[in-house]
Order: sequence, then C-alpha cells, then structure tokens
Amino acid sequence: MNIPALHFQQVVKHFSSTPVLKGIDLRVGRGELFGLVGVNGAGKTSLIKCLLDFVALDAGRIDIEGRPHLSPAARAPLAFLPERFMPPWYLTGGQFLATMRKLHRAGYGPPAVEQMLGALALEPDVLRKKVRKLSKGMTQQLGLAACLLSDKKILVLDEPLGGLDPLARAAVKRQLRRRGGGETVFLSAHSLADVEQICDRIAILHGGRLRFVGSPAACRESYGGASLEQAFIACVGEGTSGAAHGCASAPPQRDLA
Ligand SMILES: Nc1ncnc2c1ncn2[C@@H]1O[C@H](COP(=O)(O)OP(=O)(O)OP(=O)(O)O)[C@@H](O)[C@H]1O
Repeated sequence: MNIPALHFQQVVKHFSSTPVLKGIDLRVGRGELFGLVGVNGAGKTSLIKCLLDFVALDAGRIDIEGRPHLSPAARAPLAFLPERFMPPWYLTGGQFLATMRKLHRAGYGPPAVEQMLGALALEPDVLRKKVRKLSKGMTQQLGLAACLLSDKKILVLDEPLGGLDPLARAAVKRQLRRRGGGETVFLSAHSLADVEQICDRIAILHGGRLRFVGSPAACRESYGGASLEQAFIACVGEGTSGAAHGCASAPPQRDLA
C-alpha cells in the first residue's frame, strides 16, 4: 500500500467557539511539492500548526508517513519554516545554521552550506552577521537554507516565498523544484503564479473546508479563467454566503485528487 507522506482525516479545529477547520481530508504523496492556498485567515497556518502539534485537534487525525502526528517520532522527519521566522537574535547566521544542523542531526559541512547559500542567492557574509542585522528576506532565506540542508524527508514551509525579492524568489523556487533527495514539500503561499510554477498539486482552503484538490492545470480547467488566480477567485467565490472569508452552508468541493 502506498502510504502518503501526510494524511489529514476529518481534521476539525476551533479557536474559542470559532470553527476554523471543519473537517479537512487530504493526502499528500511522498515526493510531492504540494501548495496550500487560501485567502487571509482561511486557516492555512492553523492546519500547519495542527500537523506540527503546536495546537490540539478538536476532532480527526493526522498521520505522518503512516504514524499518528502526536508521536514525536512521527514528527522527526519534518523540517519547518514558520510564517514569521525569528531565529535567536544573538546568533550569527553561521551559528544559527550550526545549531539547526545539530537539532536536525544533519551531516552537512561548510561546502554544502556555501553551495546552498549560493543556490538561494544569499551573500556568504550572512554567516558572519548577527541575525538581528539581517533583513526580513535574508532572515527567511537563512531559515529556508536550514530546512533545505536538514536532510529531513518532509519540508513544511509556511509562506516561504512571501517577502522575498524577485531574484531570491526565483532562486528558492528553483531550489524547491530541484531538491535532490525526493523530499516532500508542503507549503502555503499567496502568489498563485509561484504556486502554479512549482507545485504538483494544490488545495484551496476556504470557509473551513477544502474547495479544490488537484493540479494547478486541473484547477484552471475546473473553474475556467486564463490564470490560476482567476480560477482561484472563481473557486472561492462559488457558493459563498457573503461572509467575508467563510460560508454558512457546505460549499461545493471539486476534489480531483
Ligand atoms: N491562537 C489563535 N487564537 C484565536 N484565533 C486564532 C488563533 N490562531 C488563528 N486564529 C484564527 O484562525 C483563523 C485562521 O487563521 P490562520 O492564521 O490559520 O489563517 P491563514 O490562512 O494562515 O492566514 P494568512 O494567509 O493571513 O496567514 C483566523 O480567523 C485567525 O484569527
């Protein structure tokens, strides 16, 4: 049997009495580059937090490579880049990467670091600078470098492309597509052009449910529109109750997975 890298089953999450995730079913295959998209506040970060056991599920289950996500051993194959990445301010970039190498129990040395920084279009002097002196984009790139160097099988990246300049974004996308070890990537993003370029499949989260799961091409086909952005707008506009980012009734779902 083909065990998925990530398997969300009827995942429900409320914050106070507000339902954010209303029963998410999703399989992410091994080696897939999977993009989670949705409007601001749709629940993308919440789903990622559920996966990482940063918050408890109200119902449902998540398996990582066939093992319940609540077990620390099940989460061992994950490397994570948070949306608002803030490494310890007092470390230099080099010290941060060395710390992450230990935490990830990875075996890379200075040549791999140098190569990764080059591949991500990041100047090598980030290794000498204190991270508090790095720009937001440079800090994010440093976090991405730690994830990509981690030797972990599943990379969970919350908006890894947000806030990067066009050069850095192109370099990160190239690196994500090129990843050597066949890692699974589960990322959230807002730029649908980026998602279309790099993701094998996407899921559109809206109103607490998945409206669509499938390839970007299938999404365009399903919802029409010349671009994925137009298809996305048609998808999240369909069947809404008029609530800002939610819908009162169960919306239609086109699950092409
Ligand atoms: N700790 C929390 N306590 C209460 N409500 C929360 C908490 N975390 C998230 N929420 C709410 O859950 C909803 C989903 O938030 P979430 O951050 O998951 O959305 P998102 O899709 O990642 O948004 P964005 O694209 O803006 O980053 C929002 O309404 C948010 O206010």
